[in-house]
Amino acid sequence: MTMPALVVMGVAGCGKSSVAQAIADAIGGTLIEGDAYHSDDNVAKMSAGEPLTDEDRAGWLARLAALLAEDIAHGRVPVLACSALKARYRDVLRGGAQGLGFVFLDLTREAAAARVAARPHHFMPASLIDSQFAALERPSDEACVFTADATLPIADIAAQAVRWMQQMPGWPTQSADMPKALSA
Ligand SMILES: Nc1ncnc2c1ncn2[C@@H]1O[C@H](COP(=O)(O)OP(=O)(O)OP(=O)(O)O)[C@@H](O)[C@H]1O
Ligand SMILES: O=C(O)[C@H](O)[C@@H](O)[C@H](O)[C@H](O)CO
Repeated sequence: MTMPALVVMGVAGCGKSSVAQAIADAIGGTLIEGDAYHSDDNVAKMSAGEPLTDEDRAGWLARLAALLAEDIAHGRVPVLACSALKARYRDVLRGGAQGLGFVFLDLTREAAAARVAARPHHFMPASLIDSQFAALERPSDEACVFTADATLPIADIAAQAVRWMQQMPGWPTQSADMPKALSA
C-alpha cells in the first residue's frame, strides 16, 4: 500500500516540529504543525499546567485527519507534527489517510523535561511531561512505524526517516532524489 502521508509523533519536546520540517523539506512535502490547530481552550489548559483529556483532543485530531485528507486530495504529501500519543488517536489520523506512516521520536522523560524547561515561553510547561509519558502508548506493534532515537541530530533523524520511507512499497518517486544535506 502506498504511504500517502507521514506523522512525526511523540511527547512534548521530542523534536516533532523540527524533524517534520526537515523531512518535509527533504521530500518536497507540506508541513502541518499540529500544535497550531489546538483550540484556545486546549492551549489555555496546557498553559495552566493541566493535561488534555481524550475529549479535549477529539476535535483537534478530527481536524488534523481532515487536513491530511485535504492535502492528499490535492496531490500533496503532508508531513504532520502531532503528539498522537495514544493508539486510538493514531487511528483517528489514519481515518484521513489510509496507509499513514508514523515516525516515533523516542526520548527519555529526563531529556524531554530538559528540552521543555529550556524553552520557557512555549505554552507547554515542563510540569506536564509526566502526564505526556502517562498518556503515551508506544506504537511498537503498529503498521508503518519507524522509531527514531530522538537524541540524534535532527538532520540524521530526518535522513533515517526518508530512507525508511523510500523503501516502503509504493512510495512516490518524487522522493527518490534525496537532497545532498540528507544523503550523508
Ligand atoms: N534531535 C534534537 N537534538 C537536540 N535538540 C533538539 C532535537 N530536536 C529538537 N530539539 C530541540 O528541542 C526543543 C523542542 O523541539 P521541537 O519544538 O521540534 O519539539 P516538539 O516535539 O515539536 O515539541 P512541542 O510539541 O512540545 O512543541 C527545541 O528547542 C529544539 O531545538
Ligand atoms: O497531545 C497533547 O498533549 C499535546 O499535543 C501536546 O503534546 C502538546 O501540544 C505539544 O507537545 C506541545 O508541547
